[in-house]
Amino acid sequence: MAKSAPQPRRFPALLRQRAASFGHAFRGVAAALRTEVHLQLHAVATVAVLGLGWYFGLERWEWALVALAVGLVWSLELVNTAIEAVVNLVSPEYHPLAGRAKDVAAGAVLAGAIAALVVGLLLFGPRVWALVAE
Ligand SMILES: Nc1ncnc2c1ncn2[C@@H]1O[C@H](COP(=O)(O)OP(=O)(O)OP(=O)(O)O)[C@@H](O)[C@H]1O
Repeated sequence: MAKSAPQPRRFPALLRQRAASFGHAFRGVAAALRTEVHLQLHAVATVAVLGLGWYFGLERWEWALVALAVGLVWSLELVNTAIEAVVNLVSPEYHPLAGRAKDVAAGAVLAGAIAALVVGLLLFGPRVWALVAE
């Protein structure tokens, strides 16, 4: 008997699947936020930067830079957390490669954080300086 051709999935099913994927992603962020002190510090820094941006009335392009900088640091910290979890899973004992993987992942976060710091200094430095010098 001839097999019937696979049916295209219906729109509601696709939508449900996408919603589930978003759910997994949010669950990942929430789990990382609960366990990672660095991410909690990023959350505090993010709120502070948003407050400063509102206080100084940043221009649209400046908000775009802030969004990119904040997104970069959060993304790298989340990837670092994922790499740490996988390394702990596959190499709970000491191994030079496990150590290197963690060090390099931490280095990626450091590089992103330095870039974000430069953006923050360029955007807020002169404004804060003007306030202090008044
Ligand atoms: N299995 C391992 N084998 C070899 N070295 C390791 C191993 N696990 C950790 N290390 C070394 O210890 C360092 C700290 O690892 P750890 O897992 O404590 O992460 P962390 O830097 O404390 O991260 P966080 O504070 O974000 O959880 C690593 O960067 C690495 O140099």
